[in-house]
Amino acid sequence: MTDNRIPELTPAAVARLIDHTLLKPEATVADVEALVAEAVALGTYSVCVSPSMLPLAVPAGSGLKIAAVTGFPSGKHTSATKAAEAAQAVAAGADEIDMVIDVGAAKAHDFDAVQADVTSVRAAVPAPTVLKVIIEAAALSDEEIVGVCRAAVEAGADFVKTSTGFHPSGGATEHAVRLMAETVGDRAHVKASGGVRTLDDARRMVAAGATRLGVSGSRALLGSDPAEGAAGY
Ligand SMILES: O=C[C@H](O)COP(=O)(O)O
Repeated sequence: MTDNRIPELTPAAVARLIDHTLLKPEATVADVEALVAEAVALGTYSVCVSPSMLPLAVPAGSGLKIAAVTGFPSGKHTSATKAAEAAQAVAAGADEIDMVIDVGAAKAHDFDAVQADVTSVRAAVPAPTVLKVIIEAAALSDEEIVGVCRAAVEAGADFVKTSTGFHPSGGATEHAVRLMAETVGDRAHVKASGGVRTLDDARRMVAAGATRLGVSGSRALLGSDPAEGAAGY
């Protein structure tokens, strides 16, 4: 059923919010090339890949952005390692960096450590590189979500992002997205990622405050609204 709260979000509009994502360890160069081609065909905002897959050949004039992850998926890397990995990715063509926090620091309520970690990466990849901070929200309490979101914006993050999509606790929820959006206010954006499978999932995340979506199954998602038909996808 189409979400009537946000009827303007057509499949094409949702596509423009998507980081079309391939982060599986077994991804090949051919898989990533296919990801890029599919992203251009679907009209997604970007592709999101592992840094070892860079540089990517993006069709001229497509406008497709390139995002790369750092400290992925555990976040249990040193800040220096995350910063170096991020800088290498930007040198190899990344427009955006999605870094994973040390979730253990968040669980210990050591939000100063989270802020220092993000500050290190931000220093290595200053604007105009877009920095997203993955907080693994499903593993955190509300208090912890608020603490890490505050730390991320203090450190200069452009986005807070719900999930890696690889954590056993799960992915994005409307509750987490809403809490994150309320916490960061107009200082940062929210990316919902992990388990966003249908157009209605996407619309609910946007209604909760997300302005970007991380999705591996973008083709299936964009064709999932019976009211819209196949929508050209
Ligand atoms: O950051 C993006 C996630 O890895 C995508 O998660 P997903 O495979 O559940 O769509």
